[in-house]
Amino acid sequence: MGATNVLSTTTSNPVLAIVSGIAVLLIYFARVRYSSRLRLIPGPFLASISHIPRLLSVAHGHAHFDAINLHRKYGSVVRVGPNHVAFSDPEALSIVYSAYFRFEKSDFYLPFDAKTAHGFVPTVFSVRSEHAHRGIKRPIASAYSMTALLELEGLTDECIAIFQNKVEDKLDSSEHGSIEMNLGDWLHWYAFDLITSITFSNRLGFMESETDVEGIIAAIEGRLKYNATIGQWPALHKFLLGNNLVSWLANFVPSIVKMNTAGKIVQFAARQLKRYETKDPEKSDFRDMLERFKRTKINGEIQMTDVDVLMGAVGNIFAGSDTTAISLRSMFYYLINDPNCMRRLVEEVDEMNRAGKLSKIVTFAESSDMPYLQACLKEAMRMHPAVGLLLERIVPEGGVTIDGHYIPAGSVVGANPWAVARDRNVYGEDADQFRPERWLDASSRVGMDGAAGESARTKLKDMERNFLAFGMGSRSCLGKNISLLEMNKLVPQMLRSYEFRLADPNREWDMEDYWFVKQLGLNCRISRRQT
Ligand code: HEM
Repeated sequence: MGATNVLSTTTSNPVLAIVSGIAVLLIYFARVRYSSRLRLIPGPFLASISHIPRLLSVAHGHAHFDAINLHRKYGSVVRVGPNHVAFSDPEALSIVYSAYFRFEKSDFYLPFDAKTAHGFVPTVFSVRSEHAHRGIKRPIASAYSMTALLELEGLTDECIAIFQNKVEDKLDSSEHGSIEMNLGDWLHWYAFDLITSITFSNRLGFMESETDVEGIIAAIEGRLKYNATIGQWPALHKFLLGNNLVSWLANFVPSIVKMNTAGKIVQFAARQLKRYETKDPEKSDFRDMLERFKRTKINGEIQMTDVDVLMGAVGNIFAGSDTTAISLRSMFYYLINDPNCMRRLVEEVDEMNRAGKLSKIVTFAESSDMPYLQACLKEAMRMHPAVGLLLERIVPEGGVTIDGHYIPAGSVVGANPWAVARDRNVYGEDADQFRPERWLDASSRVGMDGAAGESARTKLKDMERNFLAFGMGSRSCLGKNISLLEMNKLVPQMLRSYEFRLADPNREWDMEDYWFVKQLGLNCRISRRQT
């Protein structure tokens, strides 16, 4: 029978058409599932034939828990998509994320490109090519060094003073000597005021106004929902909000307009940049990060165009507030829920205070001298990494072998910071428990002699390697020092003066994972400490 005959028979017979359709689909799925060189990698069947299960897991906002459960069920290497492999093996982390082996970012990052008048432009965070990444990062990297940031410590102090004054005012006017505060929102406002202050010398007044100024927090949240979900199947992006016409039409659909905010975020940054237009970079009295970006010269040449500077600002706005707020929320939440850890940390702060070693606003240098604080911060970020999706990379020429599984070039591999942080092989059976002492115990044993010392060093190395809260390697977090500065100062400053409890101890907080794993509802009761 000729091809035309088959076609005319199937179209005239609906049952035959359906059966043929199903057969074609089954053949297609069987090909995707079994002809791939990933076929021997364990994982859920549906995930191996389609992007949809991964997309749904992200769309529901619980991909971080799904990642932990998948690794606990299938092991350290799991096929999570037709061409996607998730891993949690510590050895592989230092291969996949090392600058040396050149695993470039995947198209997951495509929807994160910034939307400008000239089209979509990759940022230092979203750019895929390693070569292009080096070009973007080189002129801005020094502005993120701790030395450069410590020169801006005074701006952090201003934000802390505003936060504390607000708490004081509220306590003064409260009848019971305590106040209920949505600490989750306040930490976000603190982080946003701080990032706008150190990026472009313009604290926007989130804390003063107690609102989401210009709706920028909601704009980022909406866009992240889109990016995280569509990033699971990035080929769809050009037919959705990556397409100008669809993006324009989306403005008329209320449920989508909240996600159609890529332009709004860039315009927000562009408005801040306008303030610099009349300024000569050589003479400016601004002492912020943008000013440093603008002044960067390599071989005597100014490096950054206006678009580059704008992208730097967008990067800070997009990446710089949610992340720190999430980590701070985690810190307060776990401390409040563990009175022993809270007591030990408060004692450490009080001891420094009594010895006259704390300034009016705790400095970064002072907090760096508090080992238990450091262990708590690290443990809070281990328990709740700010990012909760795979940090996707493309396997380069030659492929890679992870924990005995060969993965060919062109596959997408990645580790989810949540899954590696809860790996019981690395952190022990209590990996799900907040226990800051694990870091102090592990470090205290590394100096031991012989086999015990050797095993302690290996254990600590694995623990450090699996701590992916700030990512790893050439694409690790540029803003880590900013957030360390913010957190190290705020936490002891607050614990020195106030007591924190949950407003409703029986209520668990909710979380949603749209790239950032945001906590919802950290209502606290705050009172002055009786000292
Ligand atoms: C506790 C706070 C923070 C956490 C947990 C965090 C986490 C991360 C992670 C996991 C990555 C790697 C993402 C990947 O591999 O795809 C990353 C990259 C990045 N982060 Fe952060 N971040 C934090 C704060 C900040 C701040 C305050 C800024 C800027 C002001 C910032 C800017 C960036 C940038 C620009 C990148 C991309 C770096 C590159 O590709 O070269 N982050 N961050």
